[in-house]
Amino acid sequence: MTSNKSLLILPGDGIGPEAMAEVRRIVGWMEENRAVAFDVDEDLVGGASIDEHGIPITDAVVEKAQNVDAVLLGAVGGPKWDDLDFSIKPERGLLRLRKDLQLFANLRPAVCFDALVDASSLKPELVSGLDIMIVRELTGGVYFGEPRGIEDLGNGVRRGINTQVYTTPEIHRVARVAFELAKKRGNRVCSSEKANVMESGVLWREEVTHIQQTEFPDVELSHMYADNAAMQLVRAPKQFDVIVTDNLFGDILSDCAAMLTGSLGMLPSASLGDVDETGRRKALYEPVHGSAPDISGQNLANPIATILSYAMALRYSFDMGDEADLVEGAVEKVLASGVRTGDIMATGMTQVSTTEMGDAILKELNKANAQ
Ligand SMILES: NC(=O)C1=CN([C@@H]2O[C@H](COP(=O)(O)OP(=O)(O)OC[C@H]3O[C@@H](n4cnc5c(N)ncnc54)[C@H](O)[C@@H]3O)[C@@H](O)[C@H]2O)C=CC1
Ligand SMILES: CC(C)CC(=O)C(=O)O
Ligand SMILES: [Mg+2]
Repeated sequence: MTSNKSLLILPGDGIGPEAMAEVRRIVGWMEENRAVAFDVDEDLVGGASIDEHGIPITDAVVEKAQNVDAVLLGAVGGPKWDDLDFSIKPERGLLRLRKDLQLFANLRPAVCFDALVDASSLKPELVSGLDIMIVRELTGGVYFGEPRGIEDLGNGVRRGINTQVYTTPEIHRVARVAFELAKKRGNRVCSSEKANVMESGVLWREEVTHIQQTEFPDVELSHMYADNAAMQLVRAPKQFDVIVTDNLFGDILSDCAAMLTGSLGMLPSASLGDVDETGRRKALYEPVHGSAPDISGQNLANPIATILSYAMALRYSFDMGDEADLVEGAVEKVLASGVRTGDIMATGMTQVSTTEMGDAILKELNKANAQ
């Protein structure tokens, strides 16, 4: 049995720990059934870390994250911590992880499983067979730009400031990731910004074009303003193959794409850094959704986005494509059998809890492994 695969699990807050409990069972299943051992460590992030340490992530956890093959994160945030100062809010823990590990490329695949075609709010013919990849720039843009803050201008007037800023190397590296991915898929990239009103958008458009012309002339490139892209995603989503966009627009467009697949509870993501001299790339895997305070603590959450994030870790960080296929296949079979959490429930289906969804996926894994 090999045991050189290190995984740091950060369940976080709200439904994060509930969904992550199901992933832990699958990690255990892998060890028992596929002769692979993961060196698993678990720690705190977000509100859970604030409660214990007063800050949303400690230096020790960041250091652990720097040194493992992959980090798997649940979700952070919740009403309990909403009134804290911005610098120590739960979300800052996640932003720090992304920044410190330089996880600049966030891959957010939106794939509509056949069994969920009817769960989408769009007409079946619009989403059937949907497979798009949103590549979101994750360590720059308005979430990190300076200056930022809230100023008191006197006389009861205040001013909120955030700064959208991008440099050419930041645009080039994420564009390269998008073009490389497109080469293995439909060979088309749509770059999205607002070059009509933002200088940073003009730069984005010019630099993505430069990378395409000089390094990827065989990949088709188109440009689309982000507001139009949001509209096109719900009008005719299958026109897209790979979308590359900035941090803020990527955040919004990927939540929008989530509904095409039936639920935010279905969308996984991989956040990747550059390949280092040893051939390793830092990586963090997390669902696209947040901590869902409205349903947390009730065993109602759909754990599939977190489970599929683990499958992405198997594929991208551990070179375990067969095992990733097994997990994705088990999810597909469970959905085809009519087992549903509340968010993807439809008439004639069986509504199950978070734990029961985990049970059903493990059962399918056992069946597939026995074949
Ligand atoms: N990556 C992260 O950790 C993220 C954290 N957040 C944080 O999460 C908290 C809540 O944010 P919201 O805007 O409500 O977004 P959210 O993604 O947590 O929830 C939006 C809606 O989707 C539903 N939903 C989300 N995931 C689900 C799942 N797995 N199964 C079933 N239903 C699911 C929720 O019940 C809710 O109605 C905030 O503190 C926010 O900052 C939000 C987005 C990402
Ligand atoms: C830091 C996160 C809470 C922002 C977000 O919504 C996301 O990255 O999807
Ligand atoms: Mg988001």
